[in-house]
Amino acid sequence: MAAIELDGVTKRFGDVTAVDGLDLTVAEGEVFGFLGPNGAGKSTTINVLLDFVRPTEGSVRVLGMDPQRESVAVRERTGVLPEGFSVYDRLTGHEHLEFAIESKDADADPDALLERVGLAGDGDRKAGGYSKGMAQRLALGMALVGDPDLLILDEPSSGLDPAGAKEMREIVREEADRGATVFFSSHVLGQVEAVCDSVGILREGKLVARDSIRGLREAVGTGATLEITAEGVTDDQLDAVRDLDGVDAATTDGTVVTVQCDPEAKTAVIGTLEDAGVVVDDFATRESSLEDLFLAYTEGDAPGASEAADSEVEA
Ligand SMILES: Nc1ncnc2c1ncn2[C@@H]1O[C@H](COP(=O)(O)OP(=O)(O)OP(=O)(O)O)[C@@H](O)[C@H]1O
Repeated sequence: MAAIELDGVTKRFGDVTAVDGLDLTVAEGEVFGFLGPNGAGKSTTINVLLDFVRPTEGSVRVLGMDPQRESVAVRERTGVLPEGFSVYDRLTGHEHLEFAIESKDADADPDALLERVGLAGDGDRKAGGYSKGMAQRLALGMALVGDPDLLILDEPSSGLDPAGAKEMREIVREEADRGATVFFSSHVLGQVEAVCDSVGILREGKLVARDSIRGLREAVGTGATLEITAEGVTDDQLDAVRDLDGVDAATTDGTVVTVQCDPEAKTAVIGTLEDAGVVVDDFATRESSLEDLFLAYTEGDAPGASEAADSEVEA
């Protein structure tokens, strides 16, 4: 059984299509990174999984259940760290956990959870005085209550310092080792890279890539990023570059043109720009990172993106 199954899910808010025909399956026990830029539809998808919003079209199954008809059962078996979690100022960290334990009717020890998320010495303080990172740790502790089968973490590392982000990743791995499925949403690829088995990249409500980290790495391994210093390159000139064989994406910020391409295509890229009248001041090549690939899928024009998504989703 899949832990999460979305089939043709669309969510519209008036004229805005937040999620657009999304097909996505996350296997039981998978640590899945759900990536996409701001406004891509990640939080809306999560809200659909938890029945906080109802899809306009499509069907959803979570842990084999229909969240619309069995929302209580789904939420009992799911631990959620919501985006922008805010604490109850006048309750202590300990009381937050007691509250979470009671609402889930779970048998858990608040002190052990505080210890686990690095708040052992701060449990008796009012959470209103917590720093952003401490509040985020508390939210993670609350999500862990009752050993959920599914953990949904929306931007879990927001507000955490590097040590906190590392501890959070360790906890995610421990949860996965226990058999939990983890659905980890972020717009920062580096955060998911260290912890996720696989990722899906959402862009404008659509899944543009679904692959293992290794698969993405291999895709990146064959490519390079070319950075060309050239002022005022137009859309037409960029389109001419995008049409070249071996070019995955081409973008510009007005002064630097960034092109993801096969190493062999580099000369053609520069030649095409120069033929179109562009004055190339300088250029440099660097190995593509996963971050570049993410940008290619989310901002650029990566033609392989939708093909990759289709083949993985169907597999
Ligand atoms: N309740 C709502 N009413 C109207 N529009 C909404 C609502 N919720 C989300 N949207 C719109 O849907 C789109 C997707 O938003 P969503 O919050 O799902 O994106 P996201 O990927 O989680 O972004 P971020 O990384 O910024 O949190 C955006 O255009 C947003 O403005």
